[in-house]
Amino acid sequence: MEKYILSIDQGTTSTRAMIFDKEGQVVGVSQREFKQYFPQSGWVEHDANEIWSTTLAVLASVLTESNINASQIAGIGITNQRETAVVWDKTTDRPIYHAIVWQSRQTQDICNDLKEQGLEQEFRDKTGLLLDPYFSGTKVKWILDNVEGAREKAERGDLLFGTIDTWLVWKLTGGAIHVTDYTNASRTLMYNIYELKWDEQLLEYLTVPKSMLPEVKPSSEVYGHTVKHHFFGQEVPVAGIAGDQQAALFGQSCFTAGQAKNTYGTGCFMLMHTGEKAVKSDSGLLTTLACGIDGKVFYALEGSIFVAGSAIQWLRDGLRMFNDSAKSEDYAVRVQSTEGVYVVPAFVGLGTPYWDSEARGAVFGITRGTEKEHFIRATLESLAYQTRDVLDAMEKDSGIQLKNLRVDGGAVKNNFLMQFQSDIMDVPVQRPEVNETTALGAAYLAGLAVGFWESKDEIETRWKLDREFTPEMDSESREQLYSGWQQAVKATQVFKPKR
Ligand SMILES: Nc1ncnc2c1ncn2[C@@H]1O[C@H](COP(=O)(O)OP(=O)(O)O)[C@@H](O)[C@H]1O
Ligand SMILES: O=P(O)(O)OC[C@H](O)CO
Repeated sequence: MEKYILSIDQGTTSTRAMIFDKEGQVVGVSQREFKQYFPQSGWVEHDANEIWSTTLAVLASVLTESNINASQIAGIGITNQRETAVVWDKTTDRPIYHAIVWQSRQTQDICNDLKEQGLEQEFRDKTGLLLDPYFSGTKVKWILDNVEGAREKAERGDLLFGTIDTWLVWKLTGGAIHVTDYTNASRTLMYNIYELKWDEQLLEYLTVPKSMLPEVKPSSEVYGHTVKHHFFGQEVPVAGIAGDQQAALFGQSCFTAGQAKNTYGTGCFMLMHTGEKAVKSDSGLLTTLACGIDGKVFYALEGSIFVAGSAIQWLRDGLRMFNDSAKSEDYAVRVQSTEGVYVVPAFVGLGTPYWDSEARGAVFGITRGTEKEHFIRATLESLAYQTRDVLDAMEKDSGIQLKNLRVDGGAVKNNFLMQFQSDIMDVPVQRPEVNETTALGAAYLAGLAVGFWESKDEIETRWKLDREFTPEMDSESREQLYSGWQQAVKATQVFKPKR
C-alpha cells in the first residue's frame, strides 16, 4: 500500500491540507476559508475553535477526494501563520479569548509602555525581534490583562499559551502534548534565540507565567500521535512543525547561508538563511530561527512586509475593481507605467525596514488622467518596492549579494509582478514548479522524521525551476522609479492625524 505525507498549512485566511507523494508531488489538496474578526480599528482576531473545525474539515475532505486511506499517511507536518496567539483553559479545553492575529495592533500601548521603560534593546538582544504588536508576547499579556479572571487562572496553572501549531498539536493529540518548535518560539518575544530557552527576565517584563508555555523542540521529530477519533481511526505520528515562512525556506531547499526566498501571500516575507551564525541587523531586519535538522540549529534574517496579497484582495473586495485577483495582471499590462502613481499599502503600519505601526495607507501622484489600470499596476508594484526595501537591508546587514531570489505564494502566478520584481531589484527571480513550498516544507520535515525521505540531499534534487525572470530594466529607470517610492513612503509616515 503506497504511503504519503500529509501537511496542514494553517494560514491567515484559510486552512489547507495537502497530501504529498514520495516525489514531493501534490496528490491532494483541500482548503477552507474562515472568518476574520475586526472588533476595532487595527485589531484582527480569529476564532481558534473555528481554526480547529476547518482543520478537521480539510483533513476529511483531502483524504476522501484523493481516495487515500488514513492508514496510508506515514506522518503529519504542521505549518502555520506565525505569532498569532491562543490562550486556552486546559481544564475545559476552551480558548478564553479569540486568537489575536499577527497583524493585530491591539497591543500598541503595551509595546509603547515597554519601550518607555527602556527595554527594547534587551528584547532585541535576546529575541532578535522588536517591540512591535506583531509578536506574540504582548498579545498574551493583553489577554491576561483584559479577560476577566484570566490572570488568576494563569497563576493557578490552568491556562496554556500556544501559537497555532501548538493549538493544533494539542487538539490532534487529544490534549496530551503541549509543544512548539524553535521557529515558532523564535517569534514570541519570550524566547532567547541564542540560549534556546524561554527567558525568565522577559517573561517577568511581560508578566506571563512560565507554566503557560509549551516545550520547545526541533522542527523535525515525532512529537506524538493523533488520537484515533480525530484521525479516522489511526494513530499517525505528528512529525514536523515549522512557522510558515521558515517552512517555505525549507521547502525551497534553501539550506545554506546566503540562499533566500520571498513568499507573496497575505503579507510578504523574505528570509535569508545565515547558517549556524545569527546575523544581527541594524536595518530593521529580524534575526530568527530557521528549521534545523540532525540536531543543528540554524538562523535566518527576515524582512516582514505586512500587506502584500491582501492589497490585491482590497482592490478586489474593498474597491471592487475586479472579481478575481488574477485579473490584476490583465489590467496592469494594459498601461506602460503607472504614470507616477504610487500606492503605499500601509494598512496596518509598516514592517521592515520602517517599523512604523502608526502609519496608514496612502496614494500619491494621481492626476485627472489616472485610470483604474494605473491604480492596479501601482498596487502590484508596491509589493515589489517593499521587497526591494527588504533586499537592500538584507544585503547591507549580511554583506551577501543575492545571486537570485526564489519565490512562492499565491501572488507569484502574476508574471507582470515577477518581471517587475526582478527589474526593480536587479536580481533574477526564480519561480519553482511546486509553488506550495510552505506545505511542502512541513511535509519534508515530517517525512525526514519518519524515514519517508532520507536526507536533505535527496530533497534538494527535487527542486525544479518553472520560470526565471531576469532583469530587463535599465538602471536609470530603476533608480528613478525606486526613488519615487522612497519619497512616497516618507510622505506616508508624516501623515499621522490623531485617531
Ligand atoms: N494572480 C495574482 N496576482 C496578484 N495577487 C494574487 C494573485 N493570485 C492570488 N493573489 C493574492 O495572493 C494571496 C493568496 O496567497 P496565499 O499564498 O494563498 O496566501 P496566505 O497563505 O497568506 O493566505 C491573496 O492575498 C491574493 O490576493
Ligand atoms: O498566513 P500567511 O501565509 O500570510 O503568513 C503569516 C506569517 O507567518 C506572519 O508572520
